[in-house]
Amino acid sequence: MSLPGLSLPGLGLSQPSSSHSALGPGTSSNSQSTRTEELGARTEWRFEVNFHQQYHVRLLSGNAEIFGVELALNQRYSFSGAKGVIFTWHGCQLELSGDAESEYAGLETEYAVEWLNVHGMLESARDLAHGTNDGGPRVLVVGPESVGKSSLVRSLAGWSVKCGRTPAIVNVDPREGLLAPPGSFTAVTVGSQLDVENGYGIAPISGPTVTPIKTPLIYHCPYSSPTERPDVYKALITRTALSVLNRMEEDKVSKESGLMIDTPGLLNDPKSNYDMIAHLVSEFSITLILTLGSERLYNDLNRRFGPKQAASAEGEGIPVLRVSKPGGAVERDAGFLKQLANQQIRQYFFGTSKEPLNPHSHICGFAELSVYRANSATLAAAASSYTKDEDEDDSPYTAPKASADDFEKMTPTNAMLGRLVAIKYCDGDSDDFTIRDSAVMGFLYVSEVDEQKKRVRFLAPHPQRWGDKALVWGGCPEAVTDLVG
Ligand SMILES: Nc1ncnc2c1ncn2[C@@H]1O[C@H](COP(=O)(O)OP(=O)(O)OP(=O)(O)O)[C@@H](O)[C@H]1O
Repeated sequence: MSLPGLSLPGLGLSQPSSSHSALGPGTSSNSQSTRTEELGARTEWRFEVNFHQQYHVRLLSGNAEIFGVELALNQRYSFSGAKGVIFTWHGCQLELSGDAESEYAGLETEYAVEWLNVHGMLESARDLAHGTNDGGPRVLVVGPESVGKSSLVRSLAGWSVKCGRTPAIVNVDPREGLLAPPGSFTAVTVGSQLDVENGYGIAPISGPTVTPIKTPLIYHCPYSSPTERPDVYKALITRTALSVLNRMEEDKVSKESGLMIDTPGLLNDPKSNYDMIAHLVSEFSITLILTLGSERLYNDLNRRFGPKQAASAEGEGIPVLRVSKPGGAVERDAGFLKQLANQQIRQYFFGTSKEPLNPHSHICGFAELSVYRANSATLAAAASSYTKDEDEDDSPYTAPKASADDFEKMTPTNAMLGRLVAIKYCDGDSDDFTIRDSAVMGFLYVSEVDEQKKRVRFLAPHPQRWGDKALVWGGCPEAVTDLVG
């Protein structure tokens, strides 16, 4: 079974606006007019742009960056559906136009210096790893929701690429895709600068792009929360870790650059004794834990994994650091996250205005398809499929066998309308275990189901068919009703 290779990406984000220093937080810009903004050293321009607005930024002088990615002089960047920040270390002048819900200059930016220090520390660890077989830092970033975890990972990735590194970035938050639609775990090696406007950009899995090639390794996680099916979530972490670490063994430069894992806020769960975090630590052989936004989380993890534990049965212990949350990090409500998911799905098939893609329509008879529905479960049911004693907490984890009802083979129905379906790298008659652990070849969108004529119309990124592969769908992402007219 071949897997898509890990490769290199890009990154990006948002934008702000206007004339003289601070408009107050919450101030919205409404103008089509162009305005300029002078920012002093170590100042940031924060902005929130909804999905119906367009906001444009041009760097007129000085230098500025968005999450570790430098803006080019005189290049116009456009943003829609973004909450973001432009940071300048030495001061800059920005030209802003378009609309934003809010925009203002933020002066409390000590966090950025701290983040840069973390980057320096990771660089030292990479230098130390040079010429040894130890590999570079393997960093786990954890914290509650909306505290800046993804922003930290992006910034560290952006800065390390500038230093010529090629770290692997792993996303285990299925609500937010990274180079893939939501409902995915992704791993990608970042070897070229990230994309300012489109985050990590569009994966070639969805079509050709003009930005540098990024070939992510994708696993399908059709559950929006790790608590929905913790057994499956853990098995997917195990599978992803195996693939990523094996792949890094084949590439010395990448191994030396290390990896960074972005996690969902729901892993911050003292009630489970941070069970899922412990699983990630053990599967990825984590060497550094960065916590944001919760003192308790820092203390709990430091007590459990920190170096003082070295004297006990925990080996040498793992440094746990508390990193500042950026003052500007904002909560994204359910409505915003839903629109973000829709935007990611739309981009997967149609690209962006700068990199448009042409999806293809496929009509398939029911008999040609092997469709599986990933079954959900209540917490209680999931817990009964995976239990362990407290003493077992740090024992090596063995992926639980997929249960017979993890994936239910089904005849296509109208319930699939508007859903994404993952094409797995496994045959249509594979067992549950193989279906669960197989990587994703690509995604299809179900645009029509004709139960009478027994056929389904799919939207696909590529013209060629997928043969007799297992097609899997589940609760995440939610149906998108307006992708095609
Ligand atoms: N300094 C900042 N100024 C303004 N906005 C920011 C800043 N830092 C981060 N943000 C924005 O705040 C939002 C939340 O940040 P981010 O996604 O990094 O948090 P997270 O902890 O990864 O969230 P989640 O738990 O939902 O995955 C994002 O939209 C991000 O662009």
